[in-house]
Amino acid sequence: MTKVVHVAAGVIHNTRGQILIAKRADDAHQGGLWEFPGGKLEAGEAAESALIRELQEELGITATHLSPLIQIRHDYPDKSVLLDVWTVTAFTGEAHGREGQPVKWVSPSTLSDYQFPAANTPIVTAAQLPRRLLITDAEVSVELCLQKVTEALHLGIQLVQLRQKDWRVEQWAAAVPRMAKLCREAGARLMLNSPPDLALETLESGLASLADGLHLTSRQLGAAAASGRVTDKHVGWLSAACHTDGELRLAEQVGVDFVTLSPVLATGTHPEQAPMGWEQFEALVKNTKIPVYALGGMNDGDLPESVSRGGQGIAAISAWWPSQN
Ligand SMILES: Nc1nc2c([nH]c(=O)n2[C@@H]2O[C@H](COP(=O)(O)OP(=O)(O)OP(=O)(O)O)[C@@H](O)[C@H]2O)c(=O)[nH]1
Ligand SMILES: [Mg+2]
Repeated sequence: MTKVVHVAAGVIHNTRGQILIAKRADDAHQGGLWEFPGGKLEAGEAAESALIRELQEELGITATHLSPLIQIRHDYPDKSVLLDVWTVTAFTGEAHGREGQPVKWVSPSTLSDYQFPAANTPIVTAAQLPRRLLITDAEVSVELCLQKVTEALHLGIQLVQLRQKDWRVEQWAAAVPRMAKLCREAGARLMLNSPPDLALETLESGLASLADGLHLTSRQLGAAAASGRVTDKHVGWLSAACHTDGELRLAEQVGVDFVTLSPVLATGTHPEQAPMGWEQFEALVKNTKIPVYALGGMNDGDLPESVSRGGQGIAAISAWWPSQN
């Protein structure tokens, strides 16, 4: 059996909203590429302690606030790694390349301009994604929906999935440009769930090109996988709704950037589905490389649980959808 090298790496944020990347030495494994600083665990060492030690050695900083972001198991031709990636939101000291390596603070949206090792693709996505994903409530008018999303953006929501199953074409066409503008101005991203002009064969939608990407229902995911189409970049991000390990495999096959996994807990919106619970959520997350939002019965209080189980965070409708009054 191949030995898997366990590596701890940090997506380090500064107070200006930037992320630190470092360049790997030319003669190192995956040399000359950019990386998230970190290194191999020593015998008996926990990932979090290893990361704190590596960041001290490589950058001269002491990480003081860390939370798990994503775990990626990747096989290079010459070696297998388990990348245990953490978000570092607070540290002391001034980060500098203590081993002579170039280091750079960059804005999250420009991360895709840098060349990283192949294993890093989902890490870059995870680094750009927030912890909370708002899904809009289906039964509202365009105006009410815009108003509620505005309120949610004020609450700090940074990712919105527009899911208006009952809207007509005209309503979609009227809402999307305005919603996209609202989100852009708040620094948030907008995903469209089943826009009326979606062409499943090509995974394209003119409306989605006004937004940041497209969200596939599990049925659409199945159809996209069956058509044998693998995205190599249609319109921004591609996300999908998954409920089983099989659907997570389909999402990987299609090249989906992130998923929701549901129902984790019991939820009033889908009372007929039995919740999988946190243990099953954790097991399914462990078996995929894609960032996963827990969905179903989620409230802000569930966020730490999702993160500790390996999730990207939580997705919800009602939690950040102030009730009508
Ligand atoms: N630190 C880090 N390593 C990564 C990333 N992506 C990735 O594939 N790796 C791989 O994970 C392994 C980590 O190695 P490392 O070179 O940082 O380990 P280290 O700091 O302990 O170095 P050393 O071997 O010089 O003591 C390498 O094989 C590297 O190619 C990443 O973003 N950050
Ligand atoms: Mg290192």
